Amino acid sequence: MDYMTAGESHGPQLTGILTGVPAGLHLDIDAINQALAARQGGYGRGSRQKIEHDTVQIVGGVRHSITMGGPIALVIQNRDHGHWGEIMSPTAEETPENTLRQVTRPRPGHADLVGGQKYGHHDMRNVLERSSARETAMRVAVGAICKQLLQAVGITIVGYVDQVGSVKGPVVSPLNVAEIEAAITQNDMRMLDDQQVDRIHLLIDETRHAGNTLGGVVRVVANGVPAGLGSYTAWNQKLDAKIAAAVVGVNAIKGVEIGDGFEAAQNLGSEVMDQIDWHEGQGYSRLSDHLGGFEGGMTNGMPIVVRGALKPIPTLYQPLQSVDIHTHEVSKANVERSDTTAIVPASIVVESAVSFELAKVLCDTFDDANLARMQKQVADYRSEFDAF
Ligand SMILES: Cc1cc2nc3c(=O)[nH]c(=O)nc-3n(C[C@H](O)[C@H](O)[C@H](O)COP(=O)(O)O)c2cc1C
Ligand SMILES: C=C(O[C@@H]1CC(C(=O)O)=C[C@@H](OP(=O)(O)O)[C@H]1O)C(=O)O
Repeated sequence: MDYMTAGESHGPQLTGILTGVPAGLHLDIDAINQALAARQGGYGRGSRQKIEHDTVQIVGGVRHSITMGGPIALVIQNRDHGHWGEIMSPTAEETPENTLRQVTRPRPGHADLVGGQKYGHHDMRNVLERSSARETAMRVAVGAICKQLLQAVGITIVGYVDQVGSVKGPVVSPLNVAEIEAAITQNDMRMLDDQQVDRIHLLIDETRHAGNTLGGVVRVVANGVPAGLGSYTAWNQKLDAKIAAAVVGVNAIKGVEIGDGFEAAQNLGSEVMDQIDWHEGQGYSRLSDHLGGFEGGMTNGMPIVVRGALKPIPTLYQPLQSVDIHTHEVSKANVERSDTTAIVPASIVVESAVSFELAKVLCDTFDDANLARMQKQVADYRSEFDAF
């Protein structure tokens, strides 16, 4: 299983190709579109989201809503492209209008300057168009398909917001996906503690008025993951490492934790190791889940818990110092229309990134041609582990 995306933020469309999905998976297209809508939501988003209405078009690999085993091709339109005329045309000649929209004062914290230097773009629009997190819409469509494959073998997953700026969620968060889902649908911040949401709205408003931005922390929990996915036998087979890479691969994510993560480093061993238990008919479990469902780079059957730290949005309406790359004069950075925070969409994108990695390891571990066969193999595998 693998996927690739193409497309610019203000280009005609985003395109995605997801390979390796077993044949026989009945896709719930509404569920994919609901995930796309959730990614557009959350307080603190910029006005771009009023223009877009992300819906997926499936143009390959699926017939009568059922996967056929071939590459799945996906399209999401960029409605905003209509406002960019020939500036973002893949084929039209350059226009004088284009020169007016050039980005020459790179934004600190964005890909602009280094991307321009590396690819030789003196109009850094050519960098920002692809580095933009607009592309994460397609990652969510891909992740939503992966999530449906996970569901078909008894795995559920949810992503939500744990912290916005310095305002933190509850100290102890549930490990149960259904319980988390019930709580986070109570508010527009995908937070467990809806008491704090008013406070967070205020914080986002104050930050926006000051021309500043915010980051935060997102948390993803997966239940029902069979033990033994990934392997301790080689560094590049460790599933926790692959998940960490996928999470940091999301725009603006700068930190990742598995389970107690950095906090575990300051605790005693007796406070961190999850003691082992066994019950007739249920098999093995742990008395706690400090290690977030991983031992030796392998899932251990406990809930997977992953957190990601999102840095504040780099584009500031009160811009920081930059240098004009045409004149080399010190000046304020370019200002592009922007979000104040993207913590809610980030929670959906990180959930999607983890969904993909889990779906991929399932396809690598079990038969990935036919869903019914995969389901049978997963059931047998679970029984064998329980009886061990
Ligand atoms: C969902 C989402 C929305 C984002 N929106 C913006 C935005 O409006 N303006 C901006 O400057 N950065 C935004 N970012 C962050 C940039 O895309 C990101 O910081 C940039 O591509 C540089 O990559 P890096 O932060 O991973 O180093 C967003 C990130 C995410 C995940
Ligand atoms: C378009 C999306 O996010 C964009 C991500 C982004 C960036 O620099 O990452 C910059 C902004 O782009 P624009 O200037 O077009 O408003 C965001 O709106 C989206 O999430 O759908």
